[in-house]
Amino acid sequence: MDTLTAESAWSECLEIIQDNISYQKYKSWFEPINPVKLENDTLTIQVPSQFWYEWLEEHYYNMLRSTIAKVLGREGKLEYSVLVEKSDRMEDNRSVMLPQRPSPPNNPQQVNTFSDYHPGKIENPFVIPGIKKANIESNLNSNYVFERYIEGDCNRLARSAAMAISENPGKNSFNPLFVYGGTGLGKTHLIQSIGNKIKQDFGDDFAVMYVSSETFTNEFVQAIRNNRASEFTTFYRNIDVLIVDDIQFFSGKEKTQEEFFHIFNALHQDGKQIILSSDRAPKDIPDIEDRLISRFSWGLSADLQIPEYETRFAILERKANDNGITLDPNILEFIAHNFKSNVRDLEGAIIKLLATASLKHVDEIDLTLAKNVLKDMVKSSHTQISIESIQNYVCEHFGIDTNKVREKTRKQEIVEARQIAMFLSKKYTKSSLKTIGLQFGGRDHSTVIHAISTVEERLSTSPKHKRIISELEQKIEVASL
Ligand SMILES: Nc1ncnc2c1ncn2[C@@H]1O[C@H](COP(=O)(O)OP(=O)(O)OP(=O)(O)O)[C@@H](O)[C@H]1O
Repeated sequence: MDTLTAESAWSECLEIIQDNISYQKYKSWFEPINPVKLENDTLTIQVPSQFWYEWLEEHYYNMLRSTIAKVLGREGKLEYSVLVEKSDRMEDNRSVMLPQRPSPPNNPQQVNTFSDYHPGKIENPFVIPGIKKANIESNLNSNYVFERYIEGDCNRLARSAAMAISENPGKNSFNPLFVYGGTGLGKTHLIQSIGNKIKQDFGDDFAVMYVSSETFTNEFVQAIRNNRASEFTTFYRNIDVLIVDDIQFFSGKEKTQEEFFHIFNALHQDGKQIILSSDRAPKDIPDIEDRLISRFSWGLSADLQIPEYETRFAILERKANDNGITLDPNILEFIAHNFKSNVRDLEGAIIKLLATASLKHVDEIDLTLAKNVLKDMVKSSHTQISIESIQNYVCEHFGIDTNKVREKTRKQEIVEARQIAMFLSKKYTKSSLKTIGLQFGGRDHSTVIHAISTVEERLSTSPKHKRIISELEQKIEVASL
């Protein structure tokens, strides 16, 4: 033990850690860490940010504790040195110890300068004509809750940060949280979930307000017109958790940006929580002042990606269950394969299917009905299956490496798979015989013709072949309809 240095101890820890988590996670969360010192059985490591430290605590606490025990013995401790980027761009070293759980980060204490402030009673004087707002309204949709927000690789970071915020509003290092991503990917749902959870867990302790940037702008314009700009500012400065959706609409609106800049500063300084969303990353929003862009990046910017197949499947299953229906996995698979670009389309597909079934008094929804009902929607998001995908399906079925069908080998099982893949490529793609031949290792079109006629012949003579091909056709149809 005496011969250990900070570097060698940490490198031993890394070896253990590598064996326990995926390579990707190891690379993302552990490789960037630097060992700093080893003194009195305490290893100090430097992590790049407060967020980093919180992430390690949240996800790897137990693993780190047992790793340290293995490398440094039972008395071993891990101490973090956190390089915090603060709003004033100063660096701050902060230490936290394992195994005891640390106290929450020492962010600015929440200071409420309005001692007689009662969120529930404050009136919002900035009402767009036609919209009635008696008390301060959170404007939250009660359906947008974490319980209904399916987690996947596409949203894991943003969702974790959102959860952390709702547990400790204003006293975390994700201030502001900036969530961005394409349309229908769940930004509004996620940021409203934070508001709903805070209201559920903390009641009136926090004045939560959700507002779209468009509404904010309209209210502001109205306030200026009515000489009530300072009331407008006061109102927004009283919010404890301010959620502003679609912030990209501030683009080009200089006065609104200026007003928002001052509100942002005041809230941030008072330790109030700010949550923003946009269809793109802060730096990519055009016509927004640099000082605002830089503030948007003070906390955490997290993007939402297009959900992967498994998440799409889980979302569909959940949406069907929410409607009291359990759909056959074939149907979920069909929809998940055909609606890939965003969650709103997925949801639209399932709503249309359920609505049609209910109107037609259908007792059991089957795949044929689903294909029929959704065929127009599918057409617009129709994906042409590629020869490569067909090769993948066929090789997967035969349990062989995909490259094999593109190689020269004459092994019987590979020849058979290659011929079937050629046959299916002709049937399901618009590619010419020449193109198909080229994609199978540069064969000429007569080889493709021979493959197709061989498969056709076997189809009429061998039930086993017929079954294999029909299984493959089903897979391809589900993927390409
Ligand atoms: N991970 C998810 N789990 C469950 N439902 C989701 C998920 N992501 C999105 N949704 C649902 O998809 C629909 C669209 O989501 P939302 O309105 O939040 O998207 P958005 O990113 O704000 O879109 P836009 O930019 O167009 O406003 C909502 O009904 C939401 O509930």
